[in-house]
Amino acid sequence: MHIPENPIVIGLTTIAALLVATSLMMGFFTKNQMPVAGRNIIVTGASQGMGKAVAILLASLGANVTIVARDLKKLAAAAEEIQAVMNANSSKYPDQKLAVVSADLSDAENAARAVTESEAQIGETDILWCCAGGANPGYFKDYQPADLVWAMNTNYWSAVYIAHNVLQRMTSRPPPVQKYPTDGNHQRKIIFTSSLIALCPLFGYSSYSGPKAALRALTDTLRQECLLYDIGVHCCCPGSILSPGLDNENKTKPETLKKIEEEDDVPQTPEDVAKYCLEELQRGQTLPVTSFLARAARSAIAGPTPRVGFLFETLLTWASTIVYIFVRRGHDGYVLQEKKAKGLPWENKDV
Ligand SMILES: NC(=O)C1=CN([C@@H]2O[C@H](COP(=O)(O)OP(=O)(O)OC[C@H]3O[C@@H](n4cnc5c(N)ncnc54)[C@H](OP(=O)(O)O)[C@@H]3O)[C@@H](O)[C@H]2O)C=CC1
Ligand SMILES: CCCCCCCCCCCCCCCC(=O)[C@@H](N)CO
Repeated sequence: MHIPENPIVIGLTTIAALLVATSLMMGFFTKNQMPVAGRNIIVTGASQGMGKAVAILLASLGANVTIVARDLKKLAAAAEEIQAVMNANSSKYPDQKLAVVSADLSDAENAARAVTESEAQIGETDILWCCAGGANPGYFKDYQPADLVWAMNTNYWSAVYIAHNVLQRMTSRPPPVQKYPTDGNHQRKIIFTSSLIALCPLFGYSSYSGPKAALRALTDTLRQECLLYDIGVHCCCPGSILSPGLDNENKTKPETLKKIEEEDDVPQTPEDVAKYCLEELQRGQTLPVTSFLARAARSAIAGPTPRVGFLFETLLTWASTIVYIFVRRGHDGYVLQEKKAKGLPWENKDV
């Protein structure tokens, strides 16, 4: 047998062999890791934006869905849309159930009540997908303490209290009987929604990057703990979503943050975000993202978080670490432009 000695040939052969090996290993993950037909799913923050799009997508795929938010009027409007999707499905998925629960999830008792009401109407929970959240961008020094508490309540506690309650219930009983037992891995799941901001914390999001990064850290801890119970824990990290929440936060967003986002982030529709997140979850990804840029940001900070497609992810980690030197300089550049335009605050009485 002829053994090539040319280092380029050896190098290329090695890379080709590694690629073949990873694609073979990827075969282990081709099974759908999150089938939803016939399963009971609670979606929080589902009266608008991403949460509503997630609820509609899950309904279109045959899930029983409970939508949770505070405002009853917005919930009723969303429920009408979701019910229409279920009605259109009725020949394929008969008996699909929809429940509507109004609760302020930043309160632990309300969060527990929401789960009780959901289970009374659609049955024992298979999947909890937390989408409730929101940002109030601004300058750290200008916030009132109540603004910081609001951000923590809206993003962290609104997800953690209900996840805690659902996990207590899930661990006290076996998984519900599955209606379509052969369509994939029916592991029960808790899914948080963080943000690309947790992977790349930026200027202007000081009230928000903390709670969102906390959800991501909690995911790593809980994922490991929940190996004990065969319950999956995941945390979606989308970039900007064209939602009512984004319109609202843009009213107070510092101009410099707008410039950074305009340069580095392409906003996506709630429907696309829901679809890409579900695809990543179905591949078994722990930190689903919705764009290549976000994938690069994820690879740069992944640490021990499991990643599907380890070879490509590792190469991307190396590349991102280097690219970040320039990306960060670009972002810092916008902030320094603001400094130049405004001057230092103690030298400028207008600021
Ligand atoms: N928009 C964006 O650019 C991005 C958003 N994200 C995250 O994605 C998720 C969805 O965002 P988006 O689509 O903009 O959402 P929106 O801000 O448009 O909607 C938020 C939803 O959460 C509900 N909600 C808020 N607070 C509570 C609460 N205390 N208890 C119960 N429900 C609550 C709201 O209903 P109600 O007010 O009636 O309670 C509403 O249904 C959020 O977690 C957000 O942080 C991540 C990346 C980018
Ligand atoms: C090599 C890697 C490069 C990575 C660059 C990353 C650039 C980051 C752009 C951040 C955009 C912010 C999106 C989320 C905003 C959000 O969560 C709020 N709007 C919530 O409502």
